[in-house]
Amino acid sequence: MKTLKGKPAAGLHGELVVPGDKSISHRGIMFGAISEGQTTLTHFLTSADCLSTLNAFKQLGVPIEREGTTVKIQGVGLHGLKASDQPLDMGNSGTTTRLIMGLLAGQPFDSTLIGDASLSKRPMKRVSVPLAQMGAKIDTTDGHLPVTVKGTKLHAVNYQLKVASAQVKSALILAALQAETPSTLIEQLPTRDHTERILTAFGADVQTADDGVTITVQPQPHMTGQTMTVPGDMSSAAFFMVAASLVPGSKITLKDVGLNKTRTGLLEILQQMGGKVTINTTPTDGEPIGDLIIEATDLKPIEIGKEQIPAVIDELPLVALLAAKANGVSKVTGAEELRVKETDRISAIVQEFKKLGIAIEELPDGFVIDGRQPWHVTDTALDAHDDHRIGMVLGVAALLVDTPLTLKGAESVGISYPEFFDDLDQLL
Ligand SMILES: O=C(O)C1=C[C@@H](OP(=O)(O)O)[C@@H](O)[C@H](O)C1
Ligand SMILES: C=C(OP(=O)(O)O)C(=O)O
Repeated sequence: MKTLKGKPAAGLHGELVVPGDKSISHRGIMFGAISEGQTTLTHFLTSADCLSTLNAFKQLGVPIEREGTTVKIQGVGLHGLKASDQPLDMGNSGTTTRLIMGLLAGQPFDSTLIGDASLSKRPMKRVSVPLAQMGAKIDTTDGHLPVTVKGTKLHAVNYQLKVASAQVKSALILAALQAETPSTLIEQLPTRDHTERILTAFGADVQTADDGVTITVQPQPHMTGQTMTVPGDMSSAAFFMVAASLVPGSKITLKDVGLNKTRTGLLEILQQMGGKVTINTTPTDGEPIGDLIIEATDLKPIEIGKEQIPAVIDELPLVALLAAKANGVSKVTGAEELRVKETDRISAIVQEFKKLGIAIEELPDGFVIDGRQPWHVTDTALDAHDDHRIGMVLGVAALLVDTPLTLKGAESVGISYPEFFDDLDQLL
């Protein structure tokens, strides 16, 4: 049980470099592994999820060395992976599981994937069903982990995605790389495009049409290892952006944050709510980055629907917190995907926010929050629901109340941001 820090006397102040992006760190390892030559990643995220990816690829015979946040991968090429005699442990990571399924489906050996209790409840048919259309032989356990992937020859596909999911899209792209002819994938809505960008940088031919949702993947590329600095994770920076916006008197600077348009939903929402944000972009060859200066201010309510969800999917618990302090009623809909994350994030937010006396109403696909109602704590024992993002949002919420609060499951922050509470302390 962790005791959370309460209201800071003078707000949040100072400068912070947040850890590397989780989505990009996973992909750096995976795409480095299936390229030829060395890939060097700097500012790699050393959280539990990314270490699940790193260890899985070591088990698949890829030489990988890590010193702090620098990782060197000796790529074995698309056809150089080796069978693991032990099951591959995906830990808590949905991204590792779903992307690796697409890759292993086309390899000439079989693999077994296992994961922790939370991951073992998450849906895997969204990947195994479309992969089956490419010839993949994947057995799930009632649609969940453990999963057995019987490696086989894959063929191209023309597939319209059923969910707006970058993980499903990326799994299909990795399978399509191993087919004999080009594949076409059509997304429901544009989702994070790190797979397309990074594979292209490594030498693959993955093109998105002007409509933003049609992706063509050319097969059998020879990819070459690269040197890549992982940008700061927008999804981690978001906790401090919201804390600094809400705690009176705050002004902070977040350095070198990833500003890929498919990830900046929270930044745009904060701006629409009247947030005080200055963005100083830095020119780069790869993923866009910049510094963010955030100051506290009063916020307006907001309505968010389906189209806006993919770019803010992991930050929606923080949108709820912004809404809980805005001067009106806010509504989020079209976010049913939140129910199949590390926990049911809609239900977890509603349960925990009610303990703080926040006026929140649960919807099947989102929530309605009246920020005008003053908070009054009715239960001081908060619960992270074994979900890193719920734990961190509650750590930020605690800065807005006078009553001392405790948090069960605070260690779950190690999944994406092990130093979260230390970094927060630095700004207090
Ligand atoms: O591709 C990725 O790196 C991710 C995609 C998203 O999941 P979905 O693809 O399930 O929406 C996101 O929630 C997850 O944290 C990371
Ligand atoms: C949902 C998340 O990750 P994953 O799907 O990789 O477990 C997350 O980081 O919020």
